Amino acid sequence: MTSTNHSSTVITGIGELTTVDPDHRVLQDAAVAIEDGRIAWIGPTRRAPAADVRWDAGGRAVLPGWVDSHTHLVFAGDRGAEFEARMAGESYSAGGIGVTMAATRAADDAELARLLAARVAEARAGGTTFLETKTGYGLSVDEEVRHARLASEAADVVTFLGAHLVPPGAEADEYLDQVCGPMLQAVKDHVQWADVFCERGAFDEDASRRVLLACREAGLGLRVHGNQLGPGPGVRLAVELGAASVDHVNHLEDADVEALAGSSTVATCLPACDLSTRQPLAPGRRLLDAGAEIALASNCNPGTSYTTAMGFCVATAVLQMKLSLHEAVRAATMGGAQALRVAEEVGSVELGKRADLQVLDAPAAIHLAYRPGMPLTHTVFKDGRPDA
Ligand SMILES: N=CN[C@@H](CCC(=O)O)C(=O)O
Ligand SMILES: [Zn+2]
Repeated sequence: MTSTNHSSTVITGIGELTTVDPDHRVLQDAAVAIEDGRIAWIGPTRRAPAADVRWDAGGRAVLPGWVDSHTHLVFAGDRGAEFEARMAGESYSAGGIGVTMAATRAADDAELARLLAARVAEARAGGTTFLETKTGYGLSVDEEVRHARLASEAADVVTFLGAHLVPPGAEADEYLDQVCGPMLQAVKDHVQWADVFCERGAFDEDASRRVLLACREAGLGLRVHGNQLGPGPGVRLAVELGAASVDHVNHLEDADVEALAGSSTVATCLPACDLSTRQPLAPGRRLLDAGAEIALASNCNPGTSYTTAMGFCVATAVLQMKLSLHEAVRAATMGGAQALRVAEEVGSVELGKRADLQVLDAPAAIHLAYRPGMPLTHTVFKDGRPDA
């Protein structure tokens, strides 16, 4: 009989447990009891309660599952040649989105669903237990609604990104009317969030504001792609409109950092994307020092960041963004949960929260950065059940 039939489990022999308790951030030789998919007890192994299933972690480290708050998983096709050209000196531009739009429109529902499921499974195998994904490669009413529907069957939360690019051949004002009108009405029941790519070559400040206000009016929460390729209005706009997050944040002026620090808008750093586009790494250290909340996410997409590896993002944040291991893990768990406004449910090992956990094949979480690139995920628990 497998543990999936049981309603209580206790994980014992945890070599190092990462919690959010400010006084006991890391517990040694710990145990976690789970009832009906939620964390019911945390303490030393020697006091572990009885349960239907006793699962021995064998001295391994346990931490919350990653909360990946920024991905673009609804796509077909491959842009390896574009990436190779970039590594040879070409610069990234928003225009590549049109290439993926064409490939994705050409894929039928079954193919897109298969690709999505494979990407979600890949993320899960790397320790991700809660995942956002976006539309944004459809860029017509019918395609955006199709992508939103497929995304909602695969991801935990979905973001409408009709304002990703004015599709090739379309007229900007007409497209904007469509995004804010029929497209929004058609997708809104499949999504919880709306986003806009506020950047030169995509949508300017006025267009971005218009999209965000229309989406807010339709009942969606807001997020923004901002300050990725150069300084710009994205961060300011996100803060002004009370967006839950502004993502990329590579090119920040002091006023942007101050605005974020005094707000509830989470600054989401995407280090895998920064490396793949040869942008300066987002200033995670500076943002934390200023008092801003940050998240780390994969930004998995075929153009700028073709990876779901949150462990790699955490390692990069430690090795190159100068975050401590604890800060990086927090950003990739609680930070993501705050960016998606689901921190009451997921993002930390806390009583009452969902038992979404990852067991590392390592005695301590620092191995994520100490052994970068190694496949350290041993077992992932989702809602208290271990993946097979
Ligand atoms: N920057 C905007 N959108 C994606 C990239 C999209 C693409 O190039 O396909 C991103 O987050 O990096
Ligand atoms: Zn993105």
